[in-house]
Amino acid sequence: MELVSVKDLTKTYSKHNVVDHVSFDLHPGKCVALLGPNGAGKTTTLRMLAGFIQPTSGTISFNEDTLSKDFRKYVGYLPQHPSFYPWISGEEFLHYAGQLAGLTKHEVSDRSEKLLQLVHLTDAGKKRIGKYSGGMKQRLGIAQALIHQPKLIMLDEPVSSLDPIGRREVLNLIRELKKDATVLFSTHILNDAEEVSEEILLMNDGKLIEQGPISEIRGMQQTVTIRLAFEKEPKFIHEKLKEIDSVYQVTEQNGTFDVSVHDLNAARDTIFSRVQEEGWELSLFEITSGTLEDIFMKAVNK
Ligand SMILES: Nc1ncnc2c1ncn2[C@@H]1O[C@H](COP(=O)(O)OP(=O)(O)OP(=O)(O)O)[C@@H](O)[C@H]1O
Repeated sequence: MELVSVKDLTKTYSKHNVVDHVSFDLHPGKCVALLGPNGAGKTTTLRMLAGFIQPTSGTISFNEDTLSKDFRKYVGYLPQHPSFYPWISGEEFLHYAGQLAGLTKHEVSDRSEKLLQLVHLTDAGKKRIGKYSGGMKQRLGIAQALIHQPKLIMLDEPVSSLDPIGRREVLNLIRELKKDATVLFSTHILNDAEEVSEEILLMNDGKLIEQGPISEIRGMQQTVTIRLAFEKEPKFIHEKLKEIDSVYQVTEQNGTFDVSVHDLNAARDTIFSRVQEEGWELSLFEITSGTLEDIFMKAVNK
């Protein structure tokens, strides 16, 4: 049974639906990536789920407590740009967050200790936050979001501002989190989504345009990329490949072209007839199944 059910969620600013009749369910113990380009409506969706802003219309219901409208106790949230007091320690910050969440003194110190351990900050717990790296701050932010043991933890772009080491630390932590909670995190970095989540919600221009397990979406979309290289690169080849029916994206790196197509058979036939007609000399023709990026581009272009 689902943990959270979102139905027809809509947020309107200046007559524009920045979140537009979005419906989805979140299931316990899953990690779900909320994907979408800038301005798609990801943050606004998360903020409505966290109870920070009210939807214009639509409903959010937590299975445990369908009667209550205040579901903040079930939700932990890490904003995209968390702010910290640099002069207090990580441990003091967690104590403060625990008090705000209404925990008893005993609960506050017990939870803080466990969470510092979980986010690998036990040794740094007494250090001032001003001395923390970006990755350490982000992990502390995640600990703060977990202080009241929420069922759903939401992280808004948790790794986009981090260097590769910080990114790795936080992604590893996200993997740990899903043992105890449902994780919903927004990102526009497709590799990260692929690495830690089982399901995706793909938003564009306020609408949910794709949702479900990554493996199913891959199957449904049948996204395919044809990789091509030429003995001698024909003139205007990039443009010519783009003009082929059913091709929706062409990228090039070091003379190798990745041609993403909706319909493999049609695209392959056209490419081979152009090879004959125009004398293109192929040195590579390879078919690969679509990456999440192909799925993303295809869905957004549609
Ligand atoms: N308080 C607000 N008032 C007016 N418009 C807003 C407000 N908050 C968000 N928007 C608009 O809603 C749209 C969606 O914004 P949102 O921040 O949810 O997108 P996002 O997918 O999180 O993008 P990003 O990756 O850039 O953070 C944007 O066009 C934004 O300008």
